[in-house]
Amino acid sequence: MSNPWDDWDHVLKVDPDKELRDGETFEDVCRTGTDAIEIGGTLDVTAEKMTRVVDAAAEYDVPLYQEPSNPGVVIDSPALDGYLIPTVFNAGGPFWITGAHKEWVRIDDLDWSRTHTEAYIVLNPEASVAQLTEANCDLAADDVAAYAKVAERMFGQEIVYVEYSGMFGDPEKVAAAHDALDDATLFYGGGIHDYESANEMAAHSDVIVVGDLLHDEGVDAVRETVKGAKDA
Ligand SMILES: CC(C)=CCC/C(C)=C/CC/C(C)=C/CC/C(C)=C/COP(=O)(O)OP(=O)(O)O
Ligand SMILES: O=P(O)(O)OC[C@@H](O)CO
Ligand SMILES: [Mg+2]
Repeated sequence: MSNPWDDWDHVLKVDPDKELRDGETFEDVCRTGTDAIEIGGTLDVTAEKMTRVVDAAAEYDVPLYQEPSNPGVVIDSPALDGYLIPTVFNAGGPFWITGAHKEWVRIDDLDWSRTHTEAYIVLNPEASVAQLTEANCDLAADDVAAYAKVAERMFGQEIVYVEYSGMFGDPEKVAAAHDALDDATLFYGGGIHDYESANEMAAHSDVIVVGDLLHDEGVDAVRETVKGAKDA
């Protein structure tokens, strides 16, 4: 079965808790050339902030996915192409692997046809996501490769996400995850800030995810990372 992300090279992650650069609009964001927009962040996200971003991006062509950090921020909007639900394979306990998911399924009526999971391997211990989930980030390349294989082969994950949020990762570990996968799509995110860094990580993964750059530097910088991803 084919999935939309099979054709993606670049995803732009918009954090609803962060501002765009002065003078930039969601129209500009949607016209960066990115293949899809993921809306989410670890800290201080609310359903209201999510709704604001989804509504602002709704009228443009780019696919929109919500990436909720907990069940309370999930919103129901026809503008969303779907939900990308993290599960953190190297979390310190079960809550961020299956516990939050169990609560969500218990309290909500899910639209399963638009709900997909992302098997996160979190590797920057300074990132909010690592601290929140108490992730064990002390992993060698062969550990990362093994988690990727477990995700794909034992848990049927279609997306494996090597997450270095806030720092540029170790290309050797990203490549190890990539080599370990046969069919699953490898997302890489963290510290991509220009053409070169995008081009380098795009060579070791299937899809690169760019986050803070949008909020810190703006849409022109993001456009360079799209070029870097497409050229790889
Ligand atoms: C079951 C449901 C609906 C949700 C649970 C989903 C899980 C397991 C979330 C845990 C991991 C998490 C918080 C993912 C959010 C996406 C993410 C990693 C965003 C990037 O966050 P950072 O860049 O670290 O955070 P800030 O920018 O907010 O500091
Ligand atoms: O913000 P950056 O460091 O670009 O990271 C992107 C994304 O992987 C965060 O979840
Ligand atoms: Mg962030």
